[in-house]
Amino acid sequence: MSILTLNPAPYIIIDFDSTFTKVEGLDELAIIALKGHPEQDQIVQKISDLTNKGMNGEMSFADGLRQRIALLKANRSHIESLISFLKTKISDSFLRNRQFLTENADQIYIVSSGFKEFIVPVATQLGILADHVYANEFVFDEDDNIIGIDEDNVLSMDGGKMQILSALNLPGDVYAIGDGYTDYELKASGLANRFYAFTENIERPRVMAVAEHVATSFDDFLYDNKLSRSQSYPKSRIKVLLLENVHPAAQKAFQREGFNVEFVKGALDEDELCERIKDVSIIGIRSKTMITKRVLDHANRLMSIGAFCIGTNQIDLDEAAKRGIAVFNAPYSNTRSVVELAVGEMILLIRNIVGKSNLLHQGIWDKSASGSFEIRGKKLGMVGYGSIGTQFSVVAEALGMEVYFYDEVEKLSIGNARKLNSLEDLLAISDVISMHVDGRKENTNLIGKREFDLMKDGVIFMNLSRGHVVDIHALADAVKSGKVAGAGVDVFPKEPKTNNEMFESELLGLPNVILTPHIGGSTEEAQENIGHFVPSKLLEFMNNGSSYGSVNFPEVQLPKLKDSHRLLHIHANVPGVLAKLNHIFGKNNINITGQYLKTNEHIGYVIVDIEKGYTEEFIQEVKEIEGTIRFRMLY
Ligand SMILES: NC(=O)C1=CN([C@@H]2O[C@H](COP(=O)(O)OP(=O)(O)OC[C@H]3O[C@@H](n4cnc5c(N)ncnc54)[C@H](O)[C@@H]3O)[C@@H](O)[C@H]2O)C=CC1
Ligand SMILES: O=C(O)C(=O)COP(=O)(O)O
Repeated sequence: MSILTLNPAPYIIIDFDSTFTKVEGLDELAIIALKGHPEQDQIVQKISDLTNKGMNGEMSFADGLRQRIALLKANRSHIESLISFLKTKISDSFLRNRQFLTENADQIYIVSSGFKEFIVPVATQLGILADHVYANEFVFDEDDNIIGIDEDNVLSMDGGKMQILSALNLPGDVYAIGDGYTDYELKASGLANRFYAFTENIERPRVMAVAEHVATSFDDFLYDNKLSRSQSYPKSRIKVLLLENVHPAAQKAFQREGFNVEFVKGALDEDELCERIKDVSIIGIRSKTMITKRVLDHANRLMSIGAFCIGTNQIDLDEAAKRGIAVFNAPYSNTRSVVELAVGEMILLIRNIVGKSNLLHQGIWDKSASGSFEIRGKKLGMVGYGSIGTQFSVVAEALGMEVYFYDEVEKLSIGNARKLNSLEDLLAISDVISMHVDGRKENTNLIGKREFDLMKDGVIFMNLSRGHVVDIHALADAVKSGKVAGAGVDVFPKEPKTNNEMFESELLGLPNVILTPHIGGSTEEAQENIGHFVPSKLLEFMNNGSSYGSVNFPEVQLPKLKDSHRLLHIHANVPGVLAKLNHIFGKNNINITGQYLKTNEHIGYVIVDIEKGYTEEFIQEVKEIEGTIRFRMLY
C-alpha cells in the first residue's frame, strides 16, 4: 500500500528579478533614481530594453549589465527606496509558500544577476538565508553614488550563474526556477537536473520554447514535485473566464488567490463559448451569455458558474447540476438600482416628460398640463412580488401610491400593498403596471395582445425584468393605438452582445417610450457589490467546498478546514451511494472528523473531513463508486 506522502525537497535555485519578485530590480531602481530627470522615460526604456535582451538571451548578459549600470544615476538612498518597494512586489506564490521556504531554507538558493544590496533584505523576509543569496554587488564612490559593479564577482560575467552552481557542488537533485535564458543555461549545462520556466510574472517565449518544464507559479512547481505547499492544487492551473465586463474587483479577487484569469468585455455566442470554455474551471457571466446544454457539453473542466447579476434564466441550471457544476448569483445586489430606475421612469412617463424634453431640444416650448399626472393616489400594479417587487412597493407607497401585486406564489404583503388573485384583476385595476417576474421559459409572452386589451386605456407600462416576458409587437401596437400612454422598457427579446452592435426594435421612435439598454442593474454601486459578492461565493466553493447560496446545488455551509483533509464527493442522487462510501471508509480504517450530506432532485453532495495518512488506493476506490459525478480533495 502506498501512503499518500510528500517528497523531500531537492536543491532549489531561484532567480530573483521577475521570478521571486514581480519586477526587474534595476529597472525599478532607474525609475526611482531618475525621478524628475527630463529624460527619465527614455533612459528607463533603454534600461528596460537592455534587461529584456539579456533575459531573452539576445545579447551578452555581461555587456548589457554594464550598459545598464552606466545609464543609472543612482545612489545608496535610492536603494533604500527600492528595497521598500520590492518588499511589496514579492510574487504572490512565493508569499503564499513562506512556510516551505523557511522549513527548507538549507536547500534553497537565490542565484541572480541582480544585486545583493537589494536582494538580501527582500529575500530574507521569506526565510531565505542571507548566505544562500548569490548576486552582484555595486561599487560606490565616497559620496555613495553607484559607479560600477564588483568586477571580481563571477555573476557580472557571462556564464556566471553556471560558475556559481558548479562551485556550490550540491550533493543531490538541483532544480532551477527562473524567467530568463541564463536560468535555462543551468539545465543546458547539466548543472541542474531540471529547469522550470517561471511564468507567473512574465512569459518569455524564447525561454519557454527551450524549457522542458513550465511553472505558472511556485505552487505549480511544488505540486509538480509533490512538495508541501499552501494550495492542494495550484490555482495558477485553474482557469477563470470572466465575460461581459464584470467589475474589476472580481478579476482582482481571483488574481489575488493566484488563479489564471481571462477577462472579456462583451458576451460570447454559443459557438464562441463552446470553443472558449474548454479547460475553464470557473466562468463568470452576466445576463447575456447563454450557458446551454451544448456549451456545458464542451465544458470539460467546469466546476462553477457565477452569474454576476440576479437572473439565472440564461443558464441551464439542471444540466449544470447533473454535471456537478454549482451556480451562484447575486440575488440582492442590484435590487435597489432597478427600483430607483423604475420609480424615475414611472414619474417621467406619467408626466409625458420624454416628448416634452425632445420637443424642447428642437426649440419648441410646449407648456401645458394636458396628459400630465401626479403618481400620488394612482394604482401601481406589480406583476411578480419578489425582491424587486417588494422593494418597489415600499418606495411607491412612500410616494403616495396604492400598490397592488400579483404573484403566482403565495406572498405576504409588505406595508399596505394589496394582493390580487389573478393577473387579469391586476391588469384591469392598475394605472401603472410594472413587470418584475423572473425569466423562466414559461413566462415567455406573459404579456401579449390579450393582456394589453385587458388594461385600462392610457395605462403606463414598464418592463425591467426580461425581454421575452412581453410580446414586443403587441406592446408597439398598444402604444400606437394609445392604449398604453407611456412605456419604459429596459430589456428586449434580442439584445446586442456588446456596445459595438446596433440595436433594432419595433419600439424605436414611438412617442413617450423610454428605452434603456438593459441598465436596470448597471450602477457603480451594484456592480461593485456584485464584483465582490459573487467571487466570494465561488471562492468559498472552490477553496472550502461550501455551496451556500447556490441556485442549483444542494446547499451546505461548511466550517473552515483545520488539520484535516476534506473529501468532496458529488454523485447522482441514486440510493446507496452513502452506504458505499461509508463501507470504503470502514474498510480503509479512515478516521472521520466531520461529515455532511445534502441532496436535491438531481445530485447528492457528500463532504467528509478525514485525518491525513490515507492511501492512493482509498482515493481510487472512492472515485470508482458507481454514480460518482465529480470528486475532489481539499487540504
Ligand atoms: N433590468 C435589469 O437590469 C434587471 C432585471 N432583473 C430581472 O428581474 C427579475 C426579478 O428579480 P427579483 O425580484 O430579484 O426576483 P425574485 O425571484 O425575487 O422575484 C420574482 C417573483 O416573480 C414571481 N413570478 C414568476 N413568474 C410569475 C408569473 N408568471 N406570474 C406571477 N408571478 C411570477 C415569483 O414567484 C417571484 O416572487 C430577475 O429575475 C431578473 O430577470 C433583475 C435585476 C436587474
Ligand atoms: O441582474 C439581472 O438579472 C439583470 O438583468 C442585470 O443584468 P446585467 O448584469 O446588467 O447583464
